[in-house]
Amino acid sequence: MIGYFFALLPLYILVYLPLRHMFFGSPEDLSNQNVVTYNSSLIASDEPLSCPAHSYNTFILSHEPLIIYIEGFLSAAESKHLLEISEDKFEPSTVTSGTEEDVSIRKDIRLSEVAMLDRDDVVRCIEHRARDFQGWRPNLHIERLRTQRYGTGGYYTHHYDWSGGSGRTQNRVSTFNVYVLGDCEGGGTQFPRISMPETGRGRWCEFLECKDDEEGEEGEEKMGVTFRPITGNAIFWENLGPDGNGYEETWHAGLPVLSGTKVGLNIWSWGPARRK
Ligand SMILES: O=C(O)CCC(=O)C(=O)O
Ligand SMILES: [Fe+2]
Repeated sequence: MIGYFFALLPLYILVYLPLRHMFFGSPEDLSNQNVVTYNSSLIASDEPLSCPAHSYNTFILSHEPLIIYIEGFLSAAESKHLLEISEDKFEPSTVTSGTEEDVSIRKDIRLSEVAMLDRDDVVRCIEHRARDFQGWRPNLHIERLRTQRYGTGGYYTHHYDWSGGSGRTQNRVSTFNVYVLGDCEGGGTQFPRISMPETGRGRWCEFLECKDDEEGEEGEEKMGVTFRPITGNAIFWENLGPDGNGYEETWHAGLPVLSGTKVGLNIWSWGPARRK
């Protein structure tokens, strides 16, 4: 009996232990199952991956709520790939009042098309990047990635990405609004309740709409920022404060595209509504 044990021990160590996750899922997978049941479009994206090195620059726009501008979040090849895999999947965008049953097309609120992306290696590496960016925050799950295309006249009126309602245990804790294609006039992403940074120095006027004719008094706070849709760049923001309440300052809109095409990529991370 003891002889069998020692004979099988190397098999256990060399074969079973390294491969056990293939059969039973990793501990992380198991802990995710609750979340997957809760909403079937939630996915974990922390499987081991070999992803190309990324090279983006980050600029903090606001600390509370945290808003970070990311230059070069996607490479040119990634943007091109996302456009290609989206092309035959676009469907009219819908809005929801919170429940999965109550989904409708409302062109007065949102005029665009959405494509749910298949999780190929490029997509999985983008999910992975989004998790890394957030410091491997525990219990964070990336919602299935989707692109959103606006033609001339397309828009998305002001809204929050988080859902209200008391007693929510899970919510969209953060958003990456990534510009996959910014081949358009107009179509900026506007946050009317965020104050404009000082633009006298630095690079903000490359990324934000800066109106020269609206120079305020020195030190006067100007409310509202509009991000220009620049291919490959992204805005990251946190939707919830530490107490789990949604930030009212994250109220935002995709302004009308005056001409051309804009394609965005939504990366929403779900997590516990309250941070411990
Ligand atoms: O297209 C934009 O600029 C904003 C998109 C957006 O807010 C959303 O899809 O939730
Ligand atoms: Fe949004």
